[in-house]
Amino acid sequence: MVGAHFLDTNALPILHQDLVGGLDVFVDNKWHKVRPIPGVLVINVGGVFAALSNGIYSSSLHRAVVNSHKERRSLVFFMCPRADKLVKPAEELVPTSEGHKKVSGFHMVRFA
Ligand SMILES: O=C(O)CCC(=O)C(=O)O
Ligand SMILES: [Fe+2]
Repeated sequence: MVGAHFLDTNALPILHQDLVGGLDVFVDNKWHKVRPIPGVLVINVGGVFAALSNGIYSSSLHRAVVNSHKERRSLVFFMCPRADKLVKPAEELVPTSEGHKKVSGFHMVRFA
């Protein structure tokens, strides 16, 4: 059974999944299994990091798939800027020509 699809909004979510697995990531128009490796954490790119990098990195679509045989557990650590903080790309990553500016600043409250 396929659970929710996620495009994380925060910066760099840190995820630990158990050895049952079930985390998939959508790359090149296909779902790929993220194979669980003992002691290894998965770091996703969230919307805040994508914005800070001015779109050099983009948030990856991922999902959790569960099965009817074995319970699956995952633990995710999210870290978000305060709602009143302006999230915007580092100046040195913003092209000087306005026409090429990809990401404008936003407040986290936009995601609430
Ligand atoms: O359950 C999982 O492994 C994925 C959870 C996740 O990525 C999320 O909650 O944003
Ligand atoms: Fe996620």
